[in-house]
Amino acid sequence: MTTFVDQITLHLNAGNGGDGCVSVKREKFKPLGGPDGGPGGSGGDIVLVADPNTTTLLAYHRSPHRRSDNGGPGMGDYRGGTNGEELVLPVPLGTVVKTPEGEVLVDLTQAGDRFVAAEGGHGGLGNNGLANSKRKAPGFALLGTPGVERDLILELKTVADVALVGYPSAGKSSLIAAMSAAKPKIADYPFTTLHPNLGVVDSGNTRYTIADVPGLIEGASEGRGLGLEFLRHVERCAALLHVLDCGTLEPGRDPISDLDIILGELEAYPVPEGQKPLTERPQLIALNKIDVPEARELAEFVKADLEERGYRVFLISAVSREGLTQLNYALGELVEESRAEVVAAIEASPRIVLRPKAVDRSGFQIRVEGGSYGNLFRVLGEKPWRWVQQTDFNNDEAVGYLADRLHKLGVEDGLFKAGAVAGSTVVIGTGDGVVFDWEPTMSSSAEIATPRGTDPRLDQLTRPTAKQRRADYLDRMDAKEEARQELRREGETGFWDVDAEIAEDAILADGTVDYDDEDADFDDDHGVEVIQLRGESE
Ligand SMILES: Nc1nc2c(ncn2[C@@H]2O[C@H](COP(=O)(O)OP(=O)(O)OP(=O)(O)O)[C@@H](O)[C@H]2O)c(=O)[nH]1
Ligand SMILES: [Mg+2]
Repeated sequence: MTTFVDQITLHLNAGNGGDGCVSVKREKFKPLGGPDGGPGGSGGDIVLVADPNTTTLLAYHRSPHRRSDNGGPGMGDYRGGTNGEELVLPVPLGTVVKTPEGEVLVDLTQAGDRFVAAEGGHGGLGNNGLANSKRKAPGFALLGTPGVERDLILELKTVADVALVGYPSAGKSSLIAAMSAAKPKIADYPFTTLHPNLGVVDSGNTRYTIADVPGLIEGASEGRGLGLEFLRHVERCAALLHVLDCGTLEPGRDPISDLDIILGELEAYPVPEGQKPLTERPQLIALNKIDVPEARELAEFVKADLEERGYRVFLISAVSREGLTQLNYALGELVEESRAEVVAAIEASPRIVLRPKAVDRSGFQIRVEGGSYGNLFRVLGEKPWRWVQQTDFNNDEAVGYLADRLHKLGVEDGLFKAGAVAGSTVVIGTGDGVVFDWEPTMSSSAEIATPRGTDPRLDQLTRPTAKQRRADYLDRMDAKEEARQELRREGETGFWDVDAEIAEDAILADGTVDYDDEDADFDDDHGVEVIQLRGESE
């Protein structure tokens, strides 16, 4: 018997985004040709795809750690990094994907259904992508964000055509062994079967699968015995075969009351939305163990009663194989009918596209957490967290850019409102996150005056227009003229050598004189500093 793995934990690690590149274009005669660092590539996603050719989760049981490619780093000359390749993991139809906490994320039931199980990281922008009219040459780039790292539970509910249901030791495992090549454990104590066994049966042109699942007892739908485990497997079967034990010597048990108890449990089991309640699925009854004379008598006795209730009833023996051919034939017919029904239903219903649950990517939250060192302000949100991950904290420009982004989103305002003051501890992200001592650098409402991320080298290249230069020149000349006249007036009072002209360089733009100017000559003749003549045309 092949191992039947029906629940595994996957450890996924999607590829990281590549870092953006910082680069300045260099050409002959154009040493500072502008920022040309390209963006990093995105990390590969990890995608689960429902594949009819995959029948078990065994491959993931053996190697549960899966990782997709990282994105490549950006490069100079505007070249982007390579994107990491998507990793496709084929899973059997009927695979249910859950979080470790048990939340069902998706149910992959139709061939080709895709589910992005772990998203690759974003590539960071290069300095070319970060440049704008105000920030001409960013000296930084964004880092790639890490790919999603998560554990997922994959559960394969037995997808068999027929489920064998019945009390422990009714002979379910014996029956699947007699009808198929499956070799389940058989013993005369209850709960011999702990895991479902699948068997493949041929009936004429029809091939179908039967699942032998653990025995069911009263209270199974509340989890008694292996109840819920059992019913979870039955959930995916199209038809049910009740195996009733006619040879039991246990007091208080007979085929009719066994059936009623089992029907009660099936009734009480909550099937997921969109699925038929278990008791509404096609059902047949097999009265087992008729090789024992007392059992045959009992079986013949209850047969009419059961038929009166609308069931097709078969007297069988898993040991002597009596009645198995007719049972097999009837099951084959039933399976054909239900398959036709399913095909019709699929054709009638529009194809459902499965997407991961949308995350709110827009805003942020501030949570105030008390602690032994005073309040801690935690900033939660997809954007702030991604931005922090994109920041190279060794680069002041990059840190400044982060501060601007947070400010624009309103995080600073939020922190003010939450009661944060200079020096408060601010954590961005969950858990350890990234910790800051908060410095509210910008007033809470003022627009950011000068964008950060400017390269002083490129600033020199931003020349004033001719008109501006002319206006500046005239301003300067006016100021100089005024200063000259002032000195002349003072010279007339005897302090100054009237002919002395003030060294050009010593007159400051605002018209005052800079006595510390090294180029200017000072004369001590009158006991005061006198500025010696220096021709303007010199
Ligand atoms: N005489 C006789 N004994 C049978 C027949 N079918 C099964 N048995 C016996 O009944 C006992 C239980 O059989 P299993 O096939 O293990 O029963 P089960 O329903 O799978 O039981 P669980 O797995 O515990 O739920 C075994 O000792 C079998 O040999 C039958 O047709 N005739
Ligand atoms: Mg069994």
